[in-house]
Amino acid sequence: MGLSNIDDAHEADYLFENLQMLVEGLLCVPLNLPGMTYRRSVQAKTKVVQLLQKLIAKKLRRPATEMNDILDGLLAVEGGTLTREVIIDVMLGVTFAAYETTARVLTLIPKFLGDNPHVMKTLQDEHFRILGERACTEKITLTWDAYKSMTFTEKVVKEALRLVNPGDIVFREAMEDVNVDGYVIPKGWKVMPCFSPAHTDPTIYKDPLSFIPWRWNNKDTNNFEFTPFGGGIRQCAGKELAKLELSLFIHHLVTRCSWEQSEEDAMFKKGLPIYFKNTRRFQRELPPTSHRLEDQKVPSSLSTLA
Ligand code: HEM
Repeated sequence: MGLSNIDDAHEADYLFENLQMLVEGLLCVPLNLPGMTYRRSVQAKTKVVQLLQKLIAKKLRRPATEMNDILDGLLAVEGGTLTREVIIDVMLGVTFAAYETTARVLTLIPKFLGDNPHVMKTLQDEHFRILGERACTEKITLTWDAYKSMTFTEKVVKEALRLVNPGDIVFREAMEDVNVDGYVIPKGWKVMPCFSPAHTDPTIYKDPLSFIPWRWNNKDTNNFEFTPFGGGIRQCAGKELAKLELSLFIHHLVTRCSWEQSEEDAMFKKGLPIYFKNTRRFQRELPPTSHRLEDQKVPSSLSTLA
């Protein structure tokens, strides 16, 4: 079930453009003056809200027979505390929270798999086993049990989340004085925990910039060393959906596609809106490319990694 089925490609583009603008305004100088990012972001939010209102009006004109998306679900229970204003607010919040997070991991998974053929091979073994002999002749519908049996895929998803960190920061307020390694965060202070340093800490993850799904064999994740979806009562409400989407994407990718990297170096945006192409010095460090296949005597030895 999607957030809200938008059939019209122009509306989808319009929503995407304005969401991008809205997000840019979240980390900028909050000056609502002409030409400032913040002002454009506020204007973009108004446009997104207007589009949601238009979608709602369109949906209400149709007979309410099917539940196609989250917006349908919210409209079906409208009334009481769930006012139209609240529905739009929830849609805005969920759209923002789901925006680019899953997509960013999906984008980098082909890179990780292309660089690590032994991971690709192990994934293909798992997914062709799930498809079984019917794979060549029948269209297979994946079941919940099939999803639950994707044990290696689960580790690939964790490893991708560890390295991509699409939701890297969260915001909290100290409810009391908190002592962190001798530094006191006074009650009432706002804090912004950032996860990627923990996710690439060599004392926790050996060879942290390498893509090694086997490191998750028997690894305890019931702690704050791995928090791609945040933590506590405000942790990501869509985390199970995101993991499902990522696993299904991997399933179709490894059973239907083959690919190779077309350029030696990728392009990455760094801080300012400037792109550096083919310039190693400015590139963001990614896990090393191509472990050669003949070097991959991995699974058993890697299972001992932290
Ligand atoms: C790989 C994909 C995703 C990642 C890494 C991710 C990560 C996060 C993080 C770090 C937070 C903040 C948690 C905190 O404050 O402790 C969050 C919040 C949230 N996410 Fe996600 N998210 C993903 C996908 C999604 C999807 C697909 C949805 C919904 C369809 C979603 C809905 C939400 C919502 C509603 C919140 C706010 C929860 C609250 O404040 O109570 N997320 N997410």
